[in-house]
Amino acid sequence: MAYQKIGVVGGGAWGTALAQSARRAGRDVLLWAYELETVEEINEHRTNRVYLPSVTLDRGIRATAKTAEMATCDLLLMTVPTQFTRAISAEIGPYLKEGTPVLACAKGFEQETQLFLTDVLAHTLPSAILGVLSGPSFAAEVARNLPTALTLAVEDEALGRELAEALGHRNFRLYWTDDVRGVQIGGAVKNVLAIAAGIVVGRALGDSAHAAVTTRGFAELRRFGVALGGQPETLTGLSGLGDLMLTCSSTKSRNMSLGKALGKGRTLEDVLGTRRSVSEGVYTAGAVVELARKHEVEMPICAAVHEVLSERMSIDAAIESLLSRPARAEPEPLARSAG
Ligand SMILES: NC(=O)c1ccc[n+]([C@@H]2O[C@H](COP(=O)([O-])OP(=O)(O)OC[C@H]3O[C@@H](n4cnc5c(N)ncnc54)[C@H](O)[C@@H]3O)[C@@H](O)[C@H]2O)c1
Ligand SMILES: O=P(O)(O)OC[C@H](O)CO
Repeated sequence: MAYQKIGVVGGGAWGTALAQSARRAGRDVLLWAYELETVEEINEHRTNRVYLPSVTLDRGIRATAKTAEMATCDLLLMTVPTQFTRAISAEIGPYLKEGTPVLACAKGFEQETQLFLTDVLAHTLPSAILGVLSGPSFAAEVARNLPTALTLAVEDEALGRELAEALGHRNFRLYWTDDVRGVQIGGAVKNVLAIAAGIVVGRALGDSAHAAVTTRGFAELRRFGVALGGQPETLTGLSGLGDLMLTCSSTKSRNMSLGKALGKGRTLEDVLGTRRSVSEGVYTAGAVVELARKHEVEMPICAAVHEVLSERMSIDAAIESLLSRPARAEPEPLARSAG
């Protein structure tokens, strides 16, 4: 098998679940974790209690604290949260073999630069073949081997099929595409929209309001995605609409539950202070709003979330701003960016 040794970069919930899944696919797995205690716990006890509790890990998963060792792998899955991806991948870059496939598995845009993750990785891992793995998937469910379907994107479709075959198995179905940008757009924007959906739930605005914010949120995601070069079919696929549906509808989502807590009146600082896990929408909202401004795409829900997270607007004022927008026609043509 060409891609026998899989390197998982990141020992959070997602990296640990992907490591477990890769073992089910029959691959050898080396996992890099940031915290030395996570490395030791995985190697000695086969658990990762902080990030993925209640899961016994396969004996074939070996953990390491040395980033350079990851360059010995045939394929890398980058799972560290988006804002740490540049620093960690830069440590691996000098050692990586020419042409090693590297899949971005985190979701979001780099806060400072508004870059897509594959654009960040193009700087730090110039010798890699870059792609994306994204879609509706809770780590705890993947770790339990519950059926899940995701999208794997690389420009070369033949390689996409090979990688999907190397990582996929009965309960981890991978669909491939060449739309590397489109797949990243869904994963990044849905987290911001899930915060909005959570606020609706926390404020007890009702199921109809929840459906409205999810659907109008999807209209924003689609407009933004097309303006930034994604294919419309990708935006309605697993990595777009699919992940939006999952994340907006379940309190298992960190982003949705964070929005719910805000809606109930807790402060952002208070919610983040009680979590070690990442809620990517908090860090990506500003980049989405800035990219939308540059590309002249109107995204009122994402903008309202950003205002609330930045504490420039109260939740009540944000709700009022959305409800008082002028009525307009539906559906809207895809090419149009205003909305
Ligand atoms: N958890 C899921 O269900 C899931 C599913 C699909 C995609 N993702 C995406 O995967 C990415 C990682 O999420 P997660 O759930 O694995 O994370 P997590 O919330 O479980 O853990 C946080 C991670 O951040 C790491 N970390 C903390 N400080 C760091 C630093 N300074 N440098 C490097 N790493 C540091 C920790 O070691 C840990 O691995 C996110 O972009 C998330 O959106 C998560
Ligand atoms: O818990 P969340 O909100 O980070 O969502 C996890 C995954 O991205 C769902 O596909």
